[in-house]
Amino acid sequence: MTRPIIVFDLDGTLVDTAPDLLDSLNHSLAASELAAVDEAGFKRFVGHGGRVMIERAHAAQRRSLAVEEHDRLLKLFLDHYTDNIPGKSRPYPGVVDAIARFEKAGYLLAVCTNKYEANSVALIEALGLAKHFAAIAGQDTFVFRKPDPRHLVETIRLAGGDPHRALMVGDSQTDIDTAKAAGIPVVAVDFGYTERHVREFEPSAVISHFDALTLDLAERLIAAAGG
Ligand SMILES: O=C(O)COP(=O)(O)O
Ligand SMILES: [Mg+2]
Repeated sequence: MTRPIIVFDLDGTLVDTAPDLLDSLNHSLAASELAAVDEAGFKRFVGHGGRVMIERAHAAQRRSLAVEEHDRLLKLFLDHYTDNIPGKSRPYPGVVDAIARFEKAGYLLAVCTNKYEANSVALIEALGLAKHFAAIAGQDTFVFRKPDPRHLVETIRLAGGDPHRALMVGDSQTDIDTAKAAGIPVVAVDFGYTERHVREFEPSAVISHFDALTLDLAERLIAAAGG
């Protein structure tokens, strides 16, 4: 039988990237003379990658954004972010132990994120975690991205897994919607980047620490989904 797989979201789930994303966002917005975004704004704008984050920051300040300017600001954002990896970003408490636990139990592990693939790989490598993941798929790895369920399903295939024996772990409505649309159970962490509490999006389970992502929970959720 194919090994079961756990697919993790990256920003706000595996790694607390908020300080660095916010720094890079504000670095790019300053070039457009926009007011800096604070943490509350960040939670509203994050989730669909840098381009959308810049667009939402402009909309919130009622500023129009021409395509060329959008491209210019995205490049500033990405260059700043790339140059600073890993910056202050660190895995959340319990992540390293959870990875070890599931690896030991024979699970495949993968990452499905709306960050760009290059930045995702660079960050995960800089944190010394790359060897654990059979696949790292970003928003530009395929021609579709979360909440399109194919992003998740194709990440699982890329990792050599089976979508029928899979579990997603994420921090946002986007992750929960993606997993549900793919028919895959989803555990939501409640410490990530979301304006509304993840419970409202009705994930299969909610955890407040990675220690609560037990083998027993993963097995139960995968079995309940028919895997
Ligand atoms: O960077 C973003 O906007 C979202 O990234 P995530 O999908 O890893 O949460
Ligand atoms: Mg996230």
